[in-house]
Amino acid sequence: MVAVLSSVLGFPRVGAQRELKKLIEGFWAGKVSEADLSQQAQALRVQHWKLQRDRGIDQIPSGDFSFYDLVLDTAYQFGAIPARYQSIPTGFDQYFAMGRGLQGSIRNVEGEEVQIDVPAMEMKKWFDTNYHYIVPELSTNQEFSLNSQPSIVAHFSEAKSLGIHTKPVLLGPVSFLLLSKGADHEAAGDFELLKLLPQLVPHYRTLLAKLAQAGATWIQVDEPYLGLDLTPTVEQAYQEAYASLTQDLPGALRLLLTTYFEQVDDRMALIAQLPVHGLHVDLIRHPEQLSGVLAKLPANWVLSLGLVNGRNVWKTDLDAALQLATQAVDQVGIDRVWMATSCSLLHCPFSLEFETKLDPEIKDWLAFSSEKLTEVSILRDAINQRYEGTETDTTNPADKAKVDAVLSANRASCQARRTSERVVNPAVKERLAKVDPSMLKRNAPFAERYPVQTEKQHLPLFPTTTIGSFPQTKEVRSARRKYKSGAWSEEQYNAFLRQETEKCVRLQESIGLDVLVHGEFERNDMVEYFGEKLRGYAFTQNGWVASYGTRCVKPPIVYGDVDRPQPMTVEWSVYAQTLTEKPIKGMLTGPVTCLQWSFVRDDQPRSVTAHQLALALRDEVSDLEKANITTIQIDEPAIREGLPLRRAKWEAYLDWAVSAFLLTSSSVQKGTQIHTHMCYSDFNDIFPAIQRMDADVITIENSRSDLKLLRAFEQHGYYNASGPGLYDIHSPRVPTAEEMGERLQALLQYLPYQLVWLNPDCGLKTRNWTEVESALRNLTETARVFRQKYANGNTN
Ligand code: MET
Ligand SMILES: [Zn+2]
Repeated sequence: MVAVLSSVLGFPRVGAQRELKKLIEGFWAGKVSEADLSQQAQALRVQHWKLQRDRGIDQIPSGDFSFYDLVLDTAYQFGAIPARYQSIPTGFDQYFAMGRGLQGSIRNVEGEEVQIDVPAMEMKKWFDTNYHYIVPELSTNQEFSLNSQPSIVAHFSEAKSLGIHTKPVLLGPVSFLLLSKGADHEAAGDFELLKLLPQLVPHYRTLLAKLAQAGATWIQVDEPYLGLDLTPTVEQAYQEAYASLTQDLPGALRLLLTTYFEQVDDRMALIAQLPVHGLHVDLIRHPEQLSGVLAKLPANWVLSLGLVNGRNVWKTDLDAALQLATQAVDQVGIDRVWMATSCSLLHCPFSLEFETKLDPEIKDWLAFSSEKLTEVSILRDAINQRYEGTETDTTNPADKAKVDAVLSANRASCQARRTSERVVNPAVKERLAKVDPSMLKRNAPFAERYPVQTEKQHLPLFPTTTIGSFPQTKEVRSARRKYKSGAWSEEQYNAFLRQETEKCVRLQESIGLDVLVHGEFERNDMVEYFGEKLRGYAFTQNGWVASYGTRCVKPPIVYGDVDRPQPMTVEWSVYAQTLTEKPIKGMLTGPVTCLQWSFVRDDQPRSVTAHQLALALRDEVSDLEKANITTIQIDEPAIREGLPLRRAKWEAYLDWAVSAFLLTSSSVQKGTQIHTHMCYSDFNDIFPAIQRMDADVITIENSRSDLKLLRAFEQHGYYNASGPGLYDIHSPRVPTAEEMGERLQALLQYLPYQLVWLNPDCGLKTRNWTEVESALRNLTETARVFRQKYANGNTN
């Protein structure tokens, strides 16, 4: 039978109701036995395979299941286990220790009871998604060995025994090494890591042989790095790795080189030389790459078209997808094209069927993972029917009617979404069109603003502040639950929040901080809180996606033009200000962070959505200022995450990201002090853009690498005020005043002391009150010492 196939690159392993999360966490808590863990995980895999089969998927992935993370699994499978975990016996304990650390007593490999305390391996963002993978640690003389029973082979056989022939998914050797880091200092950089290919690839070969023996045919080899910036070293690594990988390739095997998140049309010269049998391209991110890819696709290769978005929640515009598919089929023939998801569905919630509270109009525009399966198979059927009679005749009239019905329903949904009043708000569009450069600029330069602000807020030298949140205790969370479930009235809940806020303000006063915050007790999450108050945002009940390990997040959905029906935070800041003479700092989440941590519209550029968010937040800034809150922080922790994967695209992104921040922040008087806060990443390479944001004060996380941040300050210079975090809030450890003093002293080599603030490196919501109080008392003590020391400009 000659026909187009349907294919999925990966399925959300966590389950419809986050079953896998609960199972694994139960195992960690000692409530689920190892046997149950294995057995129930298997049941979940089977369920997911059957679901995909029943929805019409031909190429169903296996090997996309993991107990923690697939990159970790790859490292584990090839025996790349860092020395510090090697005393732990092989098995779940060792595996989870690598993912999340292990403290406690275990039986070591010799069978003795020993105390162990090993930290987890490092975690990093999976390309530009919000999923975090475990970073393999490899030494220069790393040796690899293939696990005697690789789970990927076991899973393939497991599915096969049910009569489901799956497509095993492997992380390709080059991307695997490029995702890793050197375990020792000499091994930094891609060059050194790629030197390990000759040691690694033979084990991939053995694995492929085992898969062939088990009966596998197509293997999906993920090489997302193919779309990124390639150095000659990396290109050469690809050539050598794949030449070696396919030496003695078992005759039945076919390799599908799989790319996503970036375009590869400009890489086809390299790709076409690789001895594989097919290529997958992401046509969601880059539909325009199709022509270039087709032009250079080697004869006989299969082309898998990523037409259904694995990273967002919208229904696919099937007509548009079919147009691309037709272009491909016309050129290479029906037997060589697959209809596929753009990437793994890991980044997409499980199913819409559990969303009982979503507005039906909006729900009709969405497709989660399960619904996307149907889209992929409908695309297949529609294409096969189009070519029916020419090369194939596999359809019957009943099926054709069904496909037509689905296509026309899809057309109606897409059309409705384009024109719905819920989506299109002419007032917002008009306002955005009127934004002019004067709205993106403060009315005075920093040098003029800062003294006015210092005077107005009576700020001492080395002002002290915090990043916004104070402990979100059990009581706070339980109060919120009571309110949400209706057990508490709004008045009851607000009274409770006021009480917490007052406690927080009093404590800050007693500690002697200079710029206070209200504590953010009313916020569940720094994006969701704003989303709930803005028009154009929707929320799901069960729209969970994997963040890392067993942790999931539930991003809100921006579906329409965003605007702000009423003030969102003013009441809390104003209330806190009634309690104290000290300045209260208003607290907002910035436009880029709101964008990054939501599912966003695919019907307009991200930059437009960011600017709509910015306009809404600009109004909030104005309202705070009018209400006499004249220190305002606009958090942008996610600004670095939005960076495109290729450097050539960075400037364009940074331009609009900075512009969105400026639109939010620039309307204020010169005496109003704008703070911003960033954390979670190295900001060194975007330093010039951070300067362009022109915040009066930036508080920035640096606890994990003082040195790097200092180098950036040195290299690029920074001319406004800054508060590089003086201690790491992620640890319960209370830092001493001396310790913070040492850190501060080091920073002062690079920063003018008149412009330095003292603060922790992020919000305090995960800490308890005792830790917070002691740490902040030490912080104000550090400030006291340094004020004395620098009173006369003394810099010794
Ligand atoms: C992830 S950044 C957090 C900033 C926020 N204002 C807080 O303190 O929690
Ligand atoms: Zn932070």
